[in-house]
Amino acid sequence: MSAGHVVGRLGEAGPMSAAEVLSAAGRYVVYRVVCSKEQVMSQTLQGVEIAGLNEAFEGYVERGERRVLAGGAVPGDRVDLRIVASSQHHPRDFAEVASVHARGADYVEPICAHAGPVRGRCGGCPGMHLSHDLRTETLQRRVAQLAERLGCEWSWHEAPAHLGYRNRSNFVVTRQGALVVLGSYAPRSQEISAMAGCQVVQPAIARVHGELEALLSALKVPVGEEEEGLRWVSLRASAQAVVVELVVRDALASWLDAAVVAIAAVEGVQGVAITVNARDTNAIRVQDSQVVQGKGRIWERYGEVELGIDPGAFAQLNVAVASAMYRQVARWAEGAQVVWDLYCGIGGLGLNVAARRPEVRLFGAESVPAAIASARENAARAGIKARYAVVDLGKEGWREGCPGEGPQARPELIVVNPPRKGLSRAVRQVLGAPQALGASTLIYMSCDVSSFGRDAAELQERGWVLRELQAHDMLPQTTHVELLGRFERSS
Ligand SMILES: C[S@@+](CC[C@H](N)C(=O)[O-])C[C@H]1O[C@@H](n2cnc3c(N)ncnc32)[C@H](O)[C@@H]1O
Repeated sequence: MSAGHVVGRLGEAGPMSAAEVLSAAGRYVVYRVVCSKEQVMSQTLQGVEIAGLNEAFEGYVERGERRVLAGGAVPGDRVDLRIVASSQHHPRDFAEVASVHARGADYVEPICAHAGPVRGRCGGCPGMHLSHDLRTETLQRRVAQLAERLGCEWSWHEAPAHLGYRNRSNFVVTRQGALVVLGSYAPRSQEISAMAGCQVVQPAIARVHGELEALLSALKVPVGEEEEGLRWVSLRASAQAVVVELVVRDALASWLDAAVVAIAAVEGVQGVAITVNARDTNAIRVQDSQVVQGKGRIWERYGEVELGIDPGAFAQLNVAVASAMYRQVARWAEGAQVVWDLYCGIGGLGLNVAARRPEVRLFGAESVPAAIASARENAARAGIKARYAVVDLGKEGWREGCPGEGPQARPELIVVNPPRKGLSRAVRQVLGAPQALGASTLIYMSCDVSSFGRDAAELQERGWVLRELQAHDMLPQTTHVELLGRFERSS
């Protein structure tokens, strides 16, 4: 990043004026900053005590009207802070920890050598330097504020394991000397951090990751922007096996055939898929993947149902926590017979509601055709009668496309699990008329506290009451919270 610019999270830090926004990528925005690099670099705060921790796990001190944020600092730390950027429209400065005099009681030395910002540059575990209590209290504070605004009770649900839980990881491919490295972008930067020995992925992924780095280095595989470069590697594990997906610039790359054969021979690898992406884009996949060796489908039990997951498909990353949430939804759903599963993906949520309940009529809608094909197969394998359709839930009139269901259909229960941005306006419009719809219960699973808050507030204004809110620690070591809300029709 060049001097005079700062990267912030959308809506949380930095100037809000659109004129100040230079570019945006995903949840991050690059802003123009007030001071020159020389001016801000000259400001060092010596021997300050960190007063608190924000939602992004940045420590902060108040300095008059301004708040100075520093990644890697923990409340109670005595540190020197070097200010590296300032926001023009918000009273915020951004600092690096220049030196540490003493650590606060909630500092924990990260067990991973790559964990940023304290030991390394990897951004995957921004809470690894925090005590478990401080990390979860910080997340819970956010949920408590949300629940207070929405006027409902809430509960916190721990993950059974804080390490080794993640069943999928995407690695950006780079070179360090002669070695091929499968790493991750450092936060707010194009720099790539190594990830060898990652502690949050399932052990099988960590092992295959190490083997692939050695293998790809020995084969002298071109990487990243190089001609015929390997851009990304995605690893997905089940309890039994790992599937490797290679994101390549060129499907006819001269190195590819030999590499695929060698990768397929790595212990524990059950299949290799490739997908081509030669575009200059942040998206990893721009087209479907093709299995070129072995089997691409992973089987994993989520709750009561075995799900087949193909390369590139969406599946919950923490099987234990997702299973607990699906089982909870099934308990809340008892008694409902006509069930809609919107944004159903490969079907896990709705199929858990219908499992062992032959009286349930399940209808699922989702925009990705391959996911719908998997959902159908998953239902058939579980012996569940379900009807699925490819439907764009972002479009007006989406109900017309729902299977076996016209505008007169009357679901008793609707379960939704939308992407991060929350329910589309078209879905909110339909759900916002519960009397006409006929549904008496709505269960909303969400990976984003902000969009859930927006949607829940709107639903509460339009005939629903949020009766229970659960927050699950789906991705320990991170800022992520997974929510489950149970709404009832108000009259
Ligand atoms: C968070 S995932 C949930 C998947 C599934 N319910 C589960 O529990 O694993 C969100 C799903 O919404 C789908 N989706 C995103 N935008 C959509 C749209 N406009 N219409 C229909 N489905 C959409 C995605 O393809 C993805 O499968």
